[in-house]
Amino acid sequence: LCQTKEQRILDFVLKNAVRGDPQSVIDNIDKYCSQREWSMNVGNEKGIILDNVVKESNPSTILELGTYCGYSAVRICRLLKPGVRFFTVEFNPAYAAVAKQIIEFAGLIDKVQVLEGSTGDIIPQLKKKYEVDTLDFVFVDHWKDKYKPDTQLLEKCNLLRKGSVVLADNVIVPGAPDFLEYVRNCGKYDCTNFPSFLEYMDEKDALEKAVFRG
Ligand SMILES: Cc1cc(C(=O)N2CCN(C)CC2)sc1-c1cc(O)c2nc[nH]c(=O)c2c1
Ligand SMILES: [Mg+2]
Repeated sequence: LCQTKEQRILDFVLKNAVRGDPQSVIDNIDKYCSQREWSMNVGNEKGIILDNVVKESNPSTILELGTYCGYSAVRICRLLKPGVRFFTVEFNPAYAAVAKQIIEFAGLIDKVQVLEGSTGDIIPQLKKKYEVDTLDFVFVDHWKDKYKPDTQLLEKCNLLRKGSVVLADNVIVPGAPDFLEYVRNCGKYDCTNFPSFLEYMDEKDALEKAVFRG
């Protein structure tokens, strides 16, 4: 009955991972996607870099653009202290449905709010509707053409403060050249590139960290 790849990933996690154990959820998604069906989770190589950037930022309010199956939501939230708030935006309702179940199985649903809709609509609602002051950490992993406009929207909505970390996946593959050019040259960010590999492949990819100067 699992008609979609995302449902098959969920099924594999429910069968093989340990309820309430985020690491086993991460390990089983990686196992399925490296052995059976490739899918666009950030993966373990880039995931370790993500872990390290999250640990050093020690964020309290986090926004993720692009939930997909919830792999990076589980990856990030497993590192967070109690009481932090994690918002993740997913445009595709089928992906959001799978992600909620995977996040719940990992035991992290109390920290996470999965917001269904487009980032262009949801970002302007974060202050008033979701009582966000500013964001400590933003993981950008939705659609390459939205990276730059959504970063500019975060600025416009005053959601970034001095030291806010914007970490973007896939700046090589599929690539976000206009985003890279913007954050590296607009004068508002201190940027660092982290070379790595495309999830489950030998192809080169990278993460870009852009720290808002305020
Ligand atoms: C869909 C896709 C295909 C890729 C590729 O080069 N491939 C060659 C090799 N074959 C096997 C796999 C596919 S890379 C990629 C991708 C990867 C992410 O991490 C993404 N993150 C967020 N949003 C995206 O749209 C997103 C797309
Ligand atoms: Mg990605």
